[in-house]
Amino acid sequence: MQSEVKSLNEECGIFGVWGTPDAARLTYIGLFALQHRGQEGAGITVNHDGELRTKRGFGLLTDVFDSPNAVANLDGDAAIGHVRYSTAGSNLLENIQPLPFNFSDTQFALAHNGNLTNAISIRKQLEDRGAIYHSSSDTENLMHLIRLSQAPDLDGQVKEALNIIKGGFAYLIITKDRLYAALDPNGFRPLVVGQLPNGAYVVCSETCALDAVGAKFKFDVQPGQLIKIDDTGITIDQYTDDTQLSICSMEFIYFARPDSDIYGVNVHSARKRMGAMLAKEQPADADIVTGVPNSSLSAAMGYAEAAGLPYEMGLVKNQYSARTFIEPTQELREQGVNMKLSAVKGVVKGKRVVLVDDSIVRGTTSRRIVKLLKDAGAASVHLRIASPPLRYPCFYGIDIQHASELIAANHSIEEMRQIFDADSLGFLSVDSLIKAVNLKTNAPNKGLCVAYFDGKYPTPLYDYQKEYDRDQAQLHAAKMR
Ligand SMILES: O=P(O)(O)OC[C@H]1O[C@H](OP(=O)(O)OP(=O)(O)O)[C@H](O)[C@@H]1O
Ligand SMILES: NC(=O)CC[C@H](N)C(=O)O
Ligand SMILES: [Mg+2]
Repeated sequence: MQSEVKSLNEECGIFGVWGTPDAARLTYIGLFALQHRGQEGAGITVNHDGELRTKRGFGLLTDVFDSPNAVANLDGDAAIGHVRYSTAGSNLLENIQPLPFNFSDTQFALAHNGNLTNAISIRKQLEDRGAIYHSSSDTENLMHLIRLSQAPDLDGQVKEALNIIKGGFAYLIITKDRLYAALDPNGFRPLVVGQLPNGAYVVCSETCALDAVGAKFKFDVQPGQLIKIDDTGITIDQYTDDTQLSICSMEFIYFARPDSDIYGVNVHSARKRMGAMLAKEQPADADIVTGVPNSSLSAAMGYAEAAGLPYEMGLVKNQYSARTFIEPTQELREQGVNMKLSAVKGVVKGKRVVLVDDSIVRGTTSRRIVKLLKDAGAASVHLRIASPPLRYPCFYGIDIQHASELIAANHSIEEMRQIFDADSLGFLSVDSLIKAVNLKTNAPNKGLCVAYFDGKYPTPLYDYQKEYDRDQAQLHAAKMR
């Protein structure tokens, strides 16, 4: 299988719709627009006259639903779907979502984007009391907690369960007669509600999926909200008021699609502003500016515009490099970058190039792209990164859980410059990142989580705290040597 190097593992994408005849087909179209958020597995659960049916499998949406009949067979007027990149529990069929649950009296299915920080301890407690888990995914915990709740009705049970889990979560829950959508108290992950021309409501990770199905944007789900959609319409409730927006800044930097809007901010425009601010903070003596397809193109355009330099296509990406999964070894990762990117000699030969990428994780891409441009005859390569150095892991849904994997956690900027063989290297500051996104909120960091850059996590780390402390101590000891 050909691989694309995904240095930052993406997260998951979720989509749900209630009250329209072709629910599974719409969910397929919506998930297709969210495919960039997860390529390990995909699935759809449909509600057919109150009965839930699930189809899920490994790979891309087009691998799982590989014929027109595969979607047509899922007949029903409500559905939820998921594209997965695992953060907890490995790439096993039982972990691919939606997770279906059949009880003697009812059925549920869950789809989740994010990562729970107390999943291990909840599971331990419940298993000690006799619970039997179906999967090794963190997502499943919510189902057990809903069933164990003593609240008098399902709304109350769901609210009680949501108050026990911690970390990052945008959840969709489908039952025989309703669809719930819930967002964690920090709103780490984006989640939006839209409406189809026939009145049916849609809930999904990004607005690009609303556009894909022809739904009109209604609102961004807010931290701590529980939305219920059923045949009577939509109800907006809070399961907790103890909330503070800190949406993942990597959504704006890299994850989300440029045509999506998050809390009213267009992702492409935010990236352009990051590039423009980078040009002011980290100018370079150069002839042209080029981006690294795909995710840094917006930032490169912003850099070029602000620096008054021509924006050029110095690198091209092979369109056929399939998005599958991150390769496990460094050798395979490097091979992947070689297959994916190549330099346009006629453009870069003899030129002083500003090379803009959106982020550096392990440094595999940077090492390779500087060499590609130099081999193609670039006179000099000034590497500019439209985000701050990634030095701390994330526990809310991005799969970088150890600082040892992050090149910026282990090396100074000058050391990295030497490793990449760049003529100069500069990063965006955290302040400029926050200004570039410019969310309209009074929350700290203007509503952004920037913990990967400054190590200040907006919540306790629960089950991850010990491991995090150990990692940091090891890193510190290695630096002292
Ligand atoms: O330092 P590294 O470990 O190489 O990771 C950083 C690179 O990974 C991401 O791109 P990615 O290849 O995931 O995909 P893209 O085509 O969406 O930019 C990011 O945009 C950087 O280019
Ligand atoms: N990337 C995600 O959002 C993953 C969701 C969930 N934690 C899983 O591993 O399946
Ligand atoms: Mg990239």
